Amino acid sequence: MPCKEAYERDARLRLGPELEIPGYGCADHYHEQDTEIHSWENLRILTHESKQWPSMLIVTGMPVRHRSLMYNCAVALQNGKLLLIRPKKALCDEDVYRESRWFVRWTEPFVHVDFFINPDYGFEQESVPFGDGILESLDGVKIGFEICEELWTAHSSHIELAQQGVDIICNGSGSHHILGKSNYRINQLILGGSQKIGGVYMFSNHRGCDGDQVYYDGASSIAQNGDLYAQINQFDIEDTCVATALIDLAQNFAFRQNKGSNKITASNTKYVEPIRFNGRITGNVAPLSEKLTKPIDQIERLQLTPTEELAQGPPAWLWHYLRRSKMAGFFVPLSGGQDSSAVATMVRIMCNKVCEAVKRRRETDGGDDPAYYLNGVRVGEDPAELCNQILFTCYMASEHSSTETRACADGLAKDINSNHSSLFIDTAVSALLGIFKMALGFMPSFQSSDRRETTALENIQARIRMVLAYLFAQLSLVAKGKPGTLLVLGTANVDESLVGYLTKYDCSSADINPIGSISKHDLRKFLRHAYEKLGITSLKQVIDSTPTAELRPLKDGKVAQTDEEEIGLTYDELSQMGQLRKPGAMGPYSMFIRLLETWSDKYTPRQNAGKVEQFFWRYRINRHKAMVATPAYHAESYNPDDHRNDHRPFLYPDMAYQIEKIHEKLRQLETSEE
Ligand SMILES: Nc1ncnc2c1ncn2[C@@H]1O[C@H](COP(=O)(O)OP(=O)(O)OC[C@H]2O[C@@H]([n+]3cccc(C(=O)O)c3)[C@H](O)[C@@H]2O)[C@@H](O)[C@H]1O
Ligand SMILES: Nc1ncnc2c1ncn2[C@@H]1O[C@H](COP(=O)(O)OP(=O)(O)OP(=O)(O)O)[C@@H](O)[C@H]1O
Ligand SMILES: NC(=O)CC[C@H](N)C(=O)O
Repeated sequence: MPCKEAYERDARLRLGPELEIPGYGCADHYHEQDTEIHSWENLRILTHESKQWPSMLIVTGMPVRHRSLMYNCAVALQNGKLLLIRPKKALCDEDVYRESRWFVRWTEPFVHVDFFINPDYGFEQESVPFGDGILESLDGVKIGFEICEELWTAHSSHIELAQQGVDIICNGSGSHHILGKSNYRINQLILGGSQKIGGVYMFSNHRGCDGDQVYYDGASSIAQNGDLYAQINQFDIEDTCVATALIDLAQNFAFRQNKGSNKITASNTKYVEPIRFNGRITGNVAPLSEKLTKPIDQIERLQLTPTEELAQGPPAWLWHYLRRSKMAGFFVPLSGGQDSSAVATMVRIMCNKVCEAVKRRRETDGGDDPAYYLNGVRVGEDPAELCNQILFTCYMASEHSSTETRACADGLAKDINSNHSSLFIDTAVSALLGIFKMALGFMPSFQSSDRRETTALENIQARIRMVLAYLFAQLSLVAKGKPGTLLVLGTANVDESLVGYLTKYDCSSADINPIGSISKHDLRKFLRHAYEKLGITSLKQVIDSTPTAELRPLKDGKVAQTDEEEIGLTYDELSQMGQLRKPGAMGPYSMFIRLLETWSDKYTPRQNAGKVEQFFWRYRINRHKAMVATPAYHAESYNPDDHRNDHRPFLYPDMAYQIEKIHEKLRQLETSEE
């Protein structure tokens, strides 16, 4: 908690993120009293320490129990004293959020009560105001609170706060990364909101991987009257970062004075008596020589496109996860296809990011950060060297592999400087089939017309690769006489997980997966970005290749199997249908109706019906695979991951009723056409 750094920069108000003390991602640990007790213990330490920074108001966050109900609270304190505990008024339950599972919301606007602090925690005061309230300093600066989701709801707290003349609104957040979300958060919500109401808006967000599948993408900011004064980079790797701005509060009044309509509404609202505290926010804060912070004119500069976010978010998550797991690196089964190539490329970008951060820090303030270390060793500044140290890739050829994919894998491994090897899996496949034949006296064949035989022959190759991947992850470093083991990275993209176009427990089963919620469509954009902007030239042939599983015999030396042909849908179609299913919330019938319009220039109604049936048939029979999907970086609400995000049954006997409804509609359409 970098309070000291904020104080040394002359901050008079220091804001931290939502549930800062225990960490936002404690999840069901919020059911445990230990989380609450340890939060109070740490709050007491902070309150005691705050005497070293007497002029600074500190706002942090933790769970607090009142009337036997647990609240998610902001806590304001200064110079050894708690000033207010402000519970959250709107809980977030969308997407992967489950706040109402642990907390209740505070329902009484601008009402607060006396909260008696358990004396065992050792605070110097007996009680503290608990509830919705506004703080006011000796110099008349009003400070209000809006906790994360309260900013996102239609009836945001900042509206009433502004009507009460609040000068500074503090928003401590736990807001995770979804492609494009940060853009909306800063431009529409923070800047848009402050443009409407005037005043200073402080937004502090967590950053990094908090131990689950989401990545909190920081971007903490300070805004005033619709202008941005400070913003922390979205995907920097350091654990913490402090941003400060010296702001002229008189501009709040100037701005609001010109908003006639707001003044009339505000004058009609009942006055709320603030909670006064013995401290100042303005005054001789800074030496007179210090200049006011200037607004950042080109906000776009700090805003990334979704593709740029893809090139930053998963690599940052991978680094955070790696160093927190205390593993020594990653193993990627590299087929030379677009998915595993994207994953290997992300690891290399991660190395670039880490080495750049280490270098930048040396060249600027020479400071240090836990993020510059892996297992106690400080990382160097050469990304190629780091990549060679921590990334192991392997091309696992079978008799059905083509020279093209091998060339892609070799080329990429060379470009990114991974520790690359190649092997043949055919002897292992034959050995297993031999054991099977000995037991049952029968050998499956690719020539058979029984699909079970050909599928089994495909699956065995895919699963052997998974077994080998784990063997390599365990022993690659032993073979080199180095310590540690590797994490196996999964490479299944969201589209194939959605329709189960993968072998269960093959290389789709891994330790973690950086691309599991990303569509092939977006991955291709990412690969193009990495090729064009980062100069990984070998990606050109990967981008130009046709996705194929290469599990069936080659025909005249050429691949006889392509993903899109086998699935019966293109990856772009899959991506569109996936979006309609979720977040579009469409079942088969609604999707059919929608596609009649969307794809009217491309397919007849009958063809559209066929596409929808195909999609839901594959989804239905393979949904069980989503139950065991490798934990993946959650970057899209379209993600079918059943663990946290997409709660559905995994056994669907059929969808006969829905399909019949589609046919009924089709008959109507075709009859009316005739
Ligand atoms: N309702 C249900 N609930 C729980 N489990 C269920 C289940 N139905 C089947 N299962 C289980 O799932 C198994 C079937 O799943 P699975 O073993 O995956 O086999 P399956 O889905 O039959 O075959 C995998 C398919 O993915 C294709 N593919 C495409 C691209 C790449 C790769 C690749 O591997 O690289 C594969 C491959 O061509 C094949 O069509 C059954 O043997 C059964 O054990
Ligand atoms: N020849 C191979 N060598 C190494 N790994 C392989 C090979 N074939 C498949 N794999 C691994 O199995 C995963 C799933 O294989 P699949 O054929 O389904 O490819 P995919 O999901 O389309 O991915 P990719 O685009 O990387 O080929 C691959 O992403 C890769 O990690
Ligand atoms: N922690 C929260 O309240 C999250 C709120 C918001 N919906 C977000 O995604 O950022």
